[in-house]
Amino acid sequence: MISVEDAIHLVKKNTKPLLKEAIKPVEKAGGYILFKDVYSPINMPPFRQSAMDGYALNLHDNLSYSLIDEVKAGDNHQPILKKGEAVRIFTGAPVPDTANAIMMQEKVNNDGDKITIEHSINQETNIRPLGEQVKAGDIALKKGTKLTPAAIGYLTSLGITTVSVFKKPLIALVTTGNELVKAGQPLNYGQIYESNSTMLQNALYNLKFYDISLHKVEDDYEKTKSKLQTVINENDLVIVTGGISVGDYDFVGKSLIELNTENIFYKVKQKPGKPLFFGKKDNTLIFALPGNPAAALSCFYVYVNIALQKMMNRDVIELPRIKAKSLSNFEKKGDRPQFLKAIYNANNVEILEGQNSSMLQTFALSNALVFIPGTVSNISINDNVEVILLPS
Ligand SMILES: Nc1nc2c(c(=O)[nH]1)N[C@H]1C(S)=C(S)[C@@H](COP(=O)(O)OP(=O)(O)OC[C@H]3O[C@@H](n4cnc5c(N)ncnc54)[C@H](O)[C@@H]3O)O[C@H]1N2
Ligand code: MOO
Repeated sequence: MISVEDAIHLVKKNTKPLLKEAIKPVEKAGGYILFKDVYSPINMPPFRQSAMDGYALNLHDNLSYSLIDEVKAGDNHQPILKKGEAVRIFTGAPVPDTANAIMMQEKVNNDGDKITIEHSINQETNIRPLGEQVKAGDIALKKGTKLTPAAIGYLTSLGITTVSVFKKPLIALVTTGNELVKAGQPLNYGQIYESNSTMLQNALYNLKFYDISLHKVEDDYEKTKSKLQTVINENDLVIVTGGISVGDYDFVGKSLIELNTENIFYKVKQKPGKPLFFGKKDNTLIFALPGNPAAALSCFYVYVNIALQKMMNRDVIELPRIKAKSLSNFEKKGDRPQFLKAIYNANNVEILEGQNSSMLQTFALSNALVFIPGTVSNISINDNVEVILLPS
């Protein structure tokens, strides 16, 4: 059995960034990182564009102009303005080549076919130059840029529909257990509703991992082995829950040995989540999490999250850890370090009742885990404790 610190170190050491390319539709590329520089196919704006509702002018040394035409957004005609002539124009409309400034309408008196501007203006006032944001053929966004909503909008504004991004891992979630029934179906004696898959799927969605397949396997050695072989071949990351302890019907460990998976660690000195397995086969990482739902989620946040962030080549790979004042007393039994479900608020943290690893009710109320080292046995109110903040 290894320590929490050694287990975290081994996850970091054995996870390599997934430096693979994926082509994504722009609208589905939010949160991804650009794999290559993106070049702009067009000038943006693609024409000299009016920034105001007002009048496009061919400037002369006088404040009055004759009004000859109108151009609104989407029009594609080119009125020809002589010096001293103006056209009515609106925001977003193409500015005629022969106009050299726009006066906003609030500063113009209109007498029908004559207008008078309140003061003189400089050339190119209120005109967005052709290619002001980016010129055709120039780099629009550099490799390594994270695609925020603004970046997605910007690429779309250039007419780009697909982008090359760093691939996110293909993830398989495998739940094991004869007792598991899908929510919505009747529950017979001895059965429980399967909840680890929806819970972990949502934890992954929350971290913006979407390429997830769900698999269910009974407590059967051959079926477990065959399912694990398939998902290991087809995915970058496999997360199994249940069947990893020492019972006669726990077949995950035996199957992983039989499949020649490299065992990086099995069993961590911690509560919950003692029977945690981490291994590797070729380029696929495998976590076998304990079946108890709260243990599975705790291990997901403390260990699987690190592997996910490292696969994405991110700088920050662990959840934030801070110190806070305990609002609770807590007596820890045994010498295993413990991760406790808790509510953190403004430098204070409340350790909740009901820490059993089968209980999701407490986890559902938590926004943090308090980490109690093995050497500490009692927490008193006002003690300073270490808090891991969970993703919101
Ligand atoms: N003799 C020992 N028994 C156990 C030990 C031990 O050291 N010696 N460790 C205990 C600890 S700690 C844990 S945690 C569990 C882990 O066991 P498994 O990983 O083999 O998990 P299962 O036995 O399959 O399930 C445990 C528990 O969780 C429920 N479960 C499983 N999968 C799901 C799911 N997808 N959705 C909802 N609930 C699920 C399952 O019904 C069990 O109640 O082992 C202890 N035993
Ligand atoms: O790890 Mo088990 O999760 O302690 O119940």
